[in-house]
Amino acid sequence: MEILIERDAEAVARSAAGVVIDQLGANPRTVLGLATGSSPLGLYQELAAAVRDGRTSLAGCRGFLLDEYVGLPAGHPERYRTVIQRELVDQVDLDPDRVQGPDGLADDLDEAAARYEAAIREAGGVDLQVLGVGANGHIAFNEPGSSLASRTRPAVLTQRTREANARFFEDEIDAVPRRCLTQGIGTILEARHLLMVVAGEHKAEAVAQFVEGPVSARCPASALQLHPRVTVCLDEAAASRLELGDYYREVRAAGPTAD
Ligand SMILES: O=P(O)(O)OC[C@H]1O[C@](O)(CO)[C@@H](O)[C@@H]1O
Repeated sequence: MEILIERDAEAVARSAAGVVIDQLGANPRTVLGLATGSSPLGLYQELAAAVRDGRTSLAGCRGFLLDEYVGLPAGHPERYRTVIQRELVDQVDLDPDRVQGPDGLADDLDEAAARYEAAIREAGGVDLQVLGVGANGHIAFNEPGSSLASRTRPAVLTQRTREANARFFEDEIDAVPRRCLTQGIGTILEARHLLMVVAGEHKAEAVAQFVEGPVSARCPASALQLHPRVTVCLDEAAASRLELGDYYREVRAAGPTAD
């Protein structure tokens, strides 16, 4: 893993945007994997500024969401397809018809999950996957206990995740759906490059676990240790419980590494 420790959340957003912009420079037809939640918002704002300044373009890209709540009606402000439209697609030159997420309104959720996997495959797979991590170590909506080989499927949210996400639902826990469709951990690991963005002290334990802890279903994000190309952008607060923080700083100062 490449670990980039930045001063604060703004620097994390700039650093992560640099990774995306480099990828778009190398391949303007990049297939982007898009996370929602609060973690990538700064990154998306940086990308919007870069598009406005003519420093990058997402016009040739396709986008695939990581996950979706089950049952939120089309146009609901917290439906992830709506969130990504508002926070990214409307701010950049990405064609909305080239962005899709799992269908959380499908009658047959298993079939919708299989269809979504097929769509990602047909697009040639994800080139660069943006990720955030939950305080309990979840990636996408793969909660602790998820198989590290899991595929896109219907899943059940933990009480902890629903409580964390209640802030998006006017603090009404009962308004947060209990079920979701999520890319599996095995699906996510097929992306060619994973870009994890994390800020804040409340994520420090999850970061220590997924970067330095055992690879375990207890911490779904620890599966990233098995991937050959992962960039983790952290602020100082999120990095504060890493035992090897100084080493990661030394490695970065030494230049590009394959670790
Ligand atoms: O970024 P947040 O809002 O803390 O959420 C953590 C992660 O949980 C999810 O919201 C679950 O989809 C991710 O998209 C996100 O990165």
